[in-house]
Formats: sequence, structure tokens, C-alpha cells
Amino acid sequence: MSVSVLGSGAFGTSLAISLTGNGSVTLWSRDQDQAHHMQTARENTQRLPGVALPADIKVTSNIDQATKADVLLIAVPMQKLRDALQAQASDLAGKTLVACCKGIELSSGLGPISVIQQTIPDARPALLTGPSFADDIARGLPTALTLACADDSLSLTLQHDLTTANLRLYRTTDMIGAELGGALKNVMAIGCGAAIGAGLGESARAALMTRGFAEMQRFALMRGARPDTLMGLSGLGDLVLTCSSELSRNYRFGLSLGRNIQFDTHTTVEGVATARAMTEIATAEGLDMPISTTVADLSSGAYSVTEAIRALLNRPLKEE
Ligand SMILES: NC(=O)C1=CN([C@@H]2O[C@H](COP(=O)(O)OP(=O)(O)OC[C@H]3O[C@@H](n4cnc5c(N)ncnc54)[C@H](OP(=O)(O)O)[C@@H]3O)[C@@H](O)[C@H]2O)C=CC1
Ligand SMILES: O=C(CO)COP(=O)(O)O
Repeated sequence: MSVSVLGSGAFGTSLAISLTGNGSVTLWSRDQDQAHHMQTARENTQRLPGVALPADIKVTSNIDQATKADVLLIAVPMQKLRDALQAQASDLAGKTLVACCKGIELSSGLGPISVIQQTIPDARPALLTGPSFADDIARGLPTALTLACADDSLSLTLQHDLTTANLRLYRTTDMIGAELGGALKNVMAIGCGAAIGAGLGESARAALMTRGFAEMQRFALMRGARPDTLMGLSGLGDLVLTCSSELSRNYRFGLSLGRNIQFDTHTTVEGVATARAMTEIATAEGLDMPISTTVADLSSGAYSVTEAIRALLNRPLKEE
């Protein structure tokens, strides 16, 4: 099996490292200088410092070379996915494309699978998602992920090809559920970070995670997901990880909001655009999503943390 990872950020680099024992691995960067630096320094100093790139990984900025592989993992941020696919559309036609991003596209309200289907209609799409920090994967720590794919035979092949000694993949055919679990947990992680950053305590975080999970289920079921998918790695599993660890960028962004301090605007924080997308869809569908709406307002600066707390606590009392 040969695999190329398109997108040399933290996650793409970690997946390339993890897959080196399984066959030939190419890591593609859109930036020629960055690709050259990684190829010679054997480290992604910009996005995943401190982890050596195994000698077997070929790093390139040549898309023709990269797209020769049997399987292409697409590891770019959700809001960049459409542009990234469109820019390479002719090279990607007919390929097996495994999206590795988590989010809802703000301009369309679609998840990664649908964006692939729109931009590269004859591609064979799948999604890799679930609780995993790039650093953990790169260091070979045990991780379990969800592989979502509608085509059973392709799904079995990918599960076999992408599983490693430390990376265990579970299959599902519920692509909508897997997409939304990964997308929506980032929104809740921002909320939890804000609560902890503002000193509201662990009980507040538990309440936000639980009621946030109820919102995730409500939203995902409305869009046709299966309830059990949300209970799995791509939903509950990733929610627990992301809402409780400072390794998460979404959680750290929330912490900065709660503490009223600046956050590096170059850092990828998927939950900000997804909160906005989720809120717009929920409003159009008449779905009650108070935490997501509050996170969207908090992230955009429309609400202060004090206003956000007031908005959530002053809602009418209801049954659980
Ligand atoms: N980091 C993690 O622990 C995990 C991340 N993910 C998901 O993976 C996705 C990517 O995240 P991550 O790798 O961490 O992000 P990073 O911010 O570390 O890297 C993003 C990468 O995408 C590249 N990129 C951006 N736009 C384009 C484009 N149009 N064409 C080609 N390449 C592009 C960037 O290139 P450039 O440097 O040139 O801008 C950069 O290499 C996200 O959806 C995230 O939720 C999932 C699980 C874990
Ligand atoms: O998706 C992740 C963990 O599963 C990574 O989370 P962040 O994007 O918040 O760092």
C-alpha cells in the first residue's frame, strides 16, 4: 500500500509518521521551501516540533508525485478543504480521498465528505476522525479512531491499510454521524475552556459537556446521523478528550476567552467557524442550541464571558 498525506500540518505530519511501517508514505506540503526544509531537517519544526520524521517518509511539494499513491489523506483545516481540493482537482479525480478534518464549512453548511463529493465527484471518499492529538499519534501512543466510509469493501481495505500497531481503527458507514461528532465537539471544547478559564469550576465544565452533548445529538439526529455513532469515538470520545485537555487548541482558545487574554490568530481553531455554521443551521431549522449559540457569540466577541454565563443560566427551566 502507498499513502500520501496532503497537508503537512500537525495532524498530517503525525499520520505520516504513524503510517511509515505500513508501506510507502509521502507527505505533501503546498509550500516548496517548507517541504524542502522538512525533507532535509527530518522534522516539521513549524507544526510538530520535537518529533523526528522517519527516514522512509518522502516530503514533497510536487502534487503529481504525491497523488500517485493508492490512498490520499487530506489533512487541511475544514474551512480550507474546498480550496485545497479545487486547486488539485484534476490530480485527485477518481482517487480514494480520506478527509482528516473536523468541522462544518461556513459557506455551505456541509461537512468534509459532502465537500469532497461536490468538488471531486468521482472520488471515493472516507473520513478519519476521533479522539487523537497529533503529538500522541506522532509519539506512537495508543489511539483509537473511527473510519467512516459508505462503501463496505473500501472501508475494510482502508481499515486494514491505515491501522498500525498503535493506531486502531473502527469502521462505520454513518458518515454524517462521524463528521458531526468531530465537528461539534470543538464547539463544546471552546465553551468548556472558557468556563475553566473564567474560574467557573469543574461542575460547570461537567454541565457544559453533558448539555453540549445533548445539543450535538439533537443537531446530528436532525441531519440524519445514527444515535449510536454519537456515543462512539467520533462523538463522545472526542468530546471527552477535547473538553478536558490543554493539548486541544479549541480548549486553549476557550481558556484565553475565559481569562480575557490574547490568542495566537495563526493557530487552527476549527470550533469558531463551526459554531457559527451550526448556529445558522440550527436557527433555520428551529433547533434549540443554546450552548453552541453562546459559544459562537463569545468567539466573535459579541458576548463577554459574564454575558455568556448569564445567557445560559437565565434560560427557562425545563425537563432534562
Ligand atoms: N492537530 C491535531 O491534534 C488534530 C487535528 N485534526 C484535524 O486536522 C485538520 C488539520 O489540522 P492540523 O494539521 O492540526 O492543522 P495545522 O494548523 O497544524 O496545519 C494546517 C495545514 O494545512 C495546510 N493548508 C492550509 N490550507 C491549505 C490549502 N488550501 N492547500 C493545502 N494545504 C493547506 C497548512 O499549510 P500552510 O502551512 O502552508 O498554511 C498546514 O500545513 C483540522 O481539521 C483538525 O481539526 C484532527 C485530529 C487531531
Ligand atoms: O481533534 C482533536 C483531538 O481529537 C484536536 O483538537 P484541537 O483541534 O482542539 O487541538
